[in-house]
Amino acid sequence: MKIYVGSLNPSKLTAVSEAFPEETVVEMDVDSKVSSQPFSDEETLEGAIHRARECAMASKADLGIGLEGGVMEIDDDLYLCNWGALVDQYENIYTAAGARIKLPEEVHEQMNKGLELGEVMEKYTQKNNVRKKEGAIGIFTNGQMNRDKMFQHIVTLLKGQWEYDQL
Ligand SMILES: O=P(O)(O)OP(=O)(O)OP(=O)(O)OC[C@H]1O[C@@H](n2cnc3c(O)ncnc32)[C@H](O)[C@@H]1O
Ligand SMILES: [Mg+2]
Repeated sequence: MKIYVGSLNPSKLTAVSEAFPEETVVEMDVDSKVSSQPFSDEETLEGAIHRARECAMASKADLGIGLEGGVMEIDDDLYLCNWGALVDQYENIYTAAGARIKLPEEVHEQMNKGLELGEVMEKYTQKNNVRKKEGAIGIFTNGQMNRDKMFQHIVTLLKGQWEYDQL
């Protein structure tokens, strides 16, 4: 069995490889069919499912995984949100969400102007490719967490739910 992942982002691929150390992980450039910056739980989840479905369709004998990063508002605050989906050979869909942290008001303001989180983080930190490395979660937790580990947690939740149904 192979695991197809709907992204070329190294932090997502590392996360899947670490959660499925015994399997071959294959990257696939797929369309999330949502905006490049999802702005709600619903839209972020939908992006993850679209990615996973497209991967699963490409190879009928294998599993497809989609991981999507987004933000969502609660009252006046903006939170980081992340969703994952796994689609199996029988088109069963498993879903799981990751950690949430509140983003600084300055980030919220920039994003309300239409910037993507990835762009805001580069401006904010003066670092390149934050989204492919530690991510916003890494920056705002002082490196106690990072994007790989956060996605790995989501993938482990997906894998476990799928395994449970195989028993
Ligand atoms: O190549 P893909 O798989 O699309 O990877 P991505 O980094 O663009 O990630 P997402 O599409 O899942 O995330 C949607 C947007 O949110 C940004 N984003 C999400 N989480 C982030 C994080 O932790 N740090 C920096 N940017 C993040 C990302 O740059 C995108 O603009
Ligand atoms: Mg993207």
